[in-house]
Amino acid sequence: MSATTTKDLLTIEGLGHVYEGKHRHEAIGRLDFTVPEGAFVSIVGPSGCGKTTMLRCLSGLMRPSRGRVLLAGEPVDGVPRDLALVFQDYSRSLFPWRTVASNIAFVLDRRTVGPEARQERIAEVLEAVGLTGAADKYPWQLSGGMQQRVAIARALAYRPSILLMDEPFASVDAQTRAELEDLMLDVRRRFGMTILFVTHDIDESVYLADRVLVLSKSPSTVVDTLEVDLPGPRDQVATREEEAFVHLRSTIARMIRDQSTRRA
Ligand SMILES: Nc1ncnc2c1ncn2[C@@H]1O[C@H](COP(=O)(O)OP(=O)(O)OP(=O)(O)O)[C@@H](O)[C@H]1O
Repeated sequence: MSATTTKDLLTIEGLGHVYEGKHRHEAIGRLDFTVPEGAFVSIVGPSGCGKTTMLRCLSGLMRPSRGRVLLAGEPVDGVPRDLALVFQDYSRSLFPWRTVASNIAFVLDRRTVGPEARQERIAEVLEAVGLTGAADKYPWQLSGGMQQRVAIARALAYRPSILLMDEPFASVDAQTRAELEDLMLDVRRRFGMTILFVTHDIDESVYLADRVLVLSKSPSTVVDTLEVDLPGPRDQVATREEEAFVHLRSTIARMIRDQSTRRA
């Protein structure tokens, strides 16, 4: 990622959000940051600091109380066509009565993707997530990790320019999580999209990203933006032993601890 040659795909300007009502709560104070095209940016912060609220605003699912979000220079007002979301809860994001192929086909626009192209696209994304052969299975016949692979395949199928992921691997076991992390690195290399990845796991945030954004406690602001300069390709064992990795991980952990213990 180079600041001189890469243009920003996402621009967040003065974003703030207050949940109104009986239990009025200012979730986001003020966020200003940009995401370069093709970057992998992780977002971490103390529990309840407004990460999901921020993703809802960035994806156009929710209108922020203040500020604006620009995707490729256009204000986000409603969910943009070339934006995909992957959530933690894969079991609720897939239709249990549809096969894997049908879950993926569902998001493809029939006007622009004809039947033949649809089959090719489904085969391509299933191969990309290591699920060739699972097209006719139902989600409930698959493990949790495999279901999350289907959710990722579905997101890839309509070729988004940006993928927003909200703690996508929080509900799977450690080994599956490591496999899914490596899958994301692979998918990113192959499809070249921009990825914004919210996680509670500091190691994961560093392992995957070019850049880690650390948020303060709620109402959140950006505490710091750390560039991740690690030799590639990343490796689950060797990368985590790198001095730069260990240093970044403790710097971020300290920042989050300081935020969590900070008085309101
Ligand atoms: N619909 C809502 N109405 C009122 N308050 C809300 C609503 N949704 C979230 N909040 C509050 O806003 C704050 C931020 O919530 P959000 O889920 O965005 O944080 P988060 O950083 O994603 O949380 P976590 O670390 O638990 O994943 C929390 O205090 C939460 O209770």
